[in-house]
Amino acid sequence: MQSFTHSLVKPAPPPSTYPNATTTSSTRRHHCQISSSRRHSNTTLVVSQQQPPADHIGDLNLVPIGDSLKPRPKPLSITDLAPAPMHGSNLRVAYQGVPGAYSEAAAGKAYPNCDAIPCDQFEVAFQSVELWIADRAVLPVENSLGGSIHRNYDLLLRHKLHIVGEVQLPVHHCLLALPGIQKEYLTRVISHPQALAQCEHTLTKLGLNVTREAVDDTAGAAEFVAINNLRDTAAIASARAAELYGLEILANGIQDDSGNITRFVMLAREPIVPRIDRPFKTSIVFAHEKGTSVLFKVLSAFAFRNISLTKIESRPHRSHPIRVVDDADGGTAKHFEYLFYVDFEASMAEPRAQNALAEVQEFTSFLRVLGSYPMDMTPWSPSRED
Ligand SMILES: O=C(O)C(=O)C[C@]1(C(=O)O)C=C[C@@H](O)C=C1
Repeated sequence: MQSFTHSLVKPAPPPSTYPNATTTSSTRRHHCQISSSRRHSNTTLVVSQQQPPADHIGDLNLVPIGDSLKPRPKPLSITDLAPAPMHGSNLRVAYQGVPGAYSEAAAGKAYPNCDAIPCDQFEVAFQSVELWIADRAVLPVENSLGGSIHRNYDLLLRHKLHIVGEVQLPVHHCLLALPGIQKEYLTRVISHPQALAQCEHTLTKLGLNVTREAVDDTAGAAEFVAINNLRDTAAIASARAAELYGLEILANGIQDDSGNITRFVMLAREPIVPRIDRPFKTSIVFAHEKGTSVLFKVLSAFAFRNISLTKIESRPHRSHPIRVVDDADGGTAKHFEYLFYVDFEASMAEPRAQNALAEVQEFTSFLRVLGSYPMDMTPWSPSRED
């Protein structure tokens, strides 16, 4: 996309925080100003956005969009991951995307007074917690329409962070364009691949003659349209992104299902102590070496103890992707090997969960508990805008 530079500025304004998430107003609840603070040295890493070079601006037929495009902090990238700052008073929560992304809203729901830190990749969000730049990372893992976000399952395994909570966020998509643009002018719609998938049928029903292109995050798509003054391109993103980047909402609630929900997990360096005084979920990942009957045995360890599974996901076992079985007469069978991710409804403080895992361990070649954490029990409200 466009190029940015970082600058160290001193002194810096304090980052603003999320208001309490219990506010029920239908207008935007989250007004998180993001910056990565280094309070111990009195300097703040402020990431400023420069104007894009003229050749990126297109036809230079600029639409006035006022203050909404004043310089904003840029997402952290790998090169920002220097030694950790001291703790501030607010929890620092890393998310992938730019302000206005649903992941930022999820950070605000999980930690109402947090300083949300935008990161340009999921990997950077993990690393920012590992390097003490952030205290938590918030990560989308599955959506009710688009399914699992596989990359994050792989990253959960590659990194040693612990799942300490989950939030389920209703995702209400809007079609955004520069002010004054009509749907008929559009030739392209850009967004995060999950958002494009979640709006697939509605986009067709709207009768738009557009190509669909994937970018890193929904709010980043809105920012890209605004910064580059793209008159032929719309973005799928939140109403908050429209507000932040000075875009107009051409269509509201364009997700294919009004109950569209994304589940996010919160990650920390240390696990939380599991409890039994409220509903808990536990996430595990395992591998086995002896074919599909083992999977049946593993799952029955939960069934016999009346433990419900809420999710099962398989991913390629990257270190042993293929198991070769030679049969002298019939040739060579090549079976794919998998890692299985399972979420179950029990706390690791419960003996039935401990016993189930002890049994699972007998059948598996690898087992890791990713976390045991409180379930998101917020009431179901599919029509709410976020
Ligand atoms: O792009 C964003 O706004 C995100 O927060 C990412 C993401 C995702 O990865 O699924 C989160 C929620 C929505 O399902 C669409 C996109």
